[in-house]
Amino acid sequence: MIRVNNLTKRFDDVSVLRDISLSVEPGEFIALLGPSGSGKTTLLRIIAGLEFQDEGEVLVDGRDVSGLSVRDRQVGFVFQHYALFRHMTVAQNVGFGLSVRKRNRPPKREIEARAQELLRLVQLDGLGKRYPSQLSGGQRQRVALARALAIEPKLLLLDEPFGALDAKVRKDLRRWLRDLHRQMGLTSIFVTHDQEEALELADRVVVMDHGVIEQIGTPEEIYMEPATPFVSHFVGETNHLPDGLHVRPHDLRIVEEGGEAVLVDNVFRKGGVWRVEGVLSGTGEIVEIDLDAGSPAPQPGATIRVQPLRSKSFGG
Ligand SMILES: Nc1ncnc2c1ncn2[C@@H]1O[C@H](COP(=O)(O)OP(=O)(O)OP(=O)(O)O)[C@@H](O)[C@H]1O
Repeated sequence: MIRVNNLTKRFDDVSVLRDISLSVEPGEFIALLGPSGSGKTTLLRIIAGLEFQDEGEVLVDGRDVSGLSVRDRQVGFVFQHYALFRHMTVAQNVGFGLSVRKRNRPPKREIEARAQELLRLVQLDGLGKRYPSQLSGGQRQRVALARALAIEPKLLLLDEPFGALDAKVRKDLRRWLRDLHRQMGLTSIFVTHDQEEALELADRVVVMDHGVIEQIGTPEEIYMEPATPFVSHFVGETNHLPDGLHVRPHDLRIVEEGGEAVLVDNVFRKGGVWRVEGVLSGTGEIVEIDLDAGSPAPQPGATIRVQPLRSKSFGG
C-alpha cells in the first residue's frame, strides 16, 4: 500500500533522513520507534505530505504522491499537540474535515450524523455538544482520532498520540486503538519512543536512529533477534558480557561453577521476578538479572556466578 524508496531529507545541510526505504502492507499497524531526534516525525510528515523530501519517492497504491497536497493524499493524522479547535463543539470538530471539503462535501445533516456515528465508535456518544475544554485528556485524544477517521482515510498516521497521558489511560487507549484498527481495517503508522507501546501495538516495528533504519521486523524479531547493538540496547534491557555477548536479564541463570562472577548490589521484586542488580567482577560492568520469584533471592554483598541461556553477539 505504501512504498517509501530511498528517501533523504536535510535541514540546513544536516541529514535527518538517510536512504530510508520501507513498505507497508494494507491493514498493517506499523510503529516507528527511536530516540528523540532520530527522524521519526519527519518521516511521518513526509508520508503525510506536510513536509517534502530532498530525494526519493513515496508511493501510495503504486502511485507517486510526492506532488500531492495533504488533502489529496487522503490521510488522517493525530498528533500529540495537534489540538482540537477550542471554539467548536466536539461534534463540529469531528465533522470538520468533511465540512471543509471542496469536492464531494456531504450535506450538513449527513456530516452531523457521521460525527455522531464516529463519537459512538470512540465511545464518546452523548458528548458531541461539549467543548474540548470540558473533556479529559484521554477523551480529547479520542475526539482527535474520530476527527481523523471522519474523512475515511486510506492511511492513519499517529505521532505520539498518547504521549501526554498518564500510564493507565495510555494503556487503555492503546488497547482500544488496536481493536479499532482491526475493526475498521485501517492501515496505520504511528510514531513512538516508547518501546513497550511499539511492541504491544505494532504488527511490525521500524527502529530508527540518527536518520537511518536500524531494523524492520515483528516485535518478536526485534526483541529476540536484534540486528544491531543499537536495537539490542534500545529495545528491552541488555547486559554486556565479556566476549561481546548481549544477554537479556531473563536469559541469565545462576550456576555453581563457571560462568561470570557477579557481586550482588541490590535485589528487589519486579512483578513476577527477582531483579538482581550487580557488577561483573571481571569488567566492572553493571548487570541486571531476572530470577524466578519462586527461587531464593541472592543477598546483597554475595558473589554469584551467572551464565547466559541465550545470547547474541554482533560481529566487528
Ligand atoms: N523544520 C526543521 N528545521 C530544522 N531542523 C529540523 C526541523 N524539523 C526537525 N528538525 C531536526 O531533524 C531531526 C529529526 O527530527 P524529528 O522530529 O523527525 O525526530 P523525532 O525522531 O520525531 O524526535 P522526537 O521523538 O523528539 O519527536 C532533529 O535533529 C530535529 O532537530
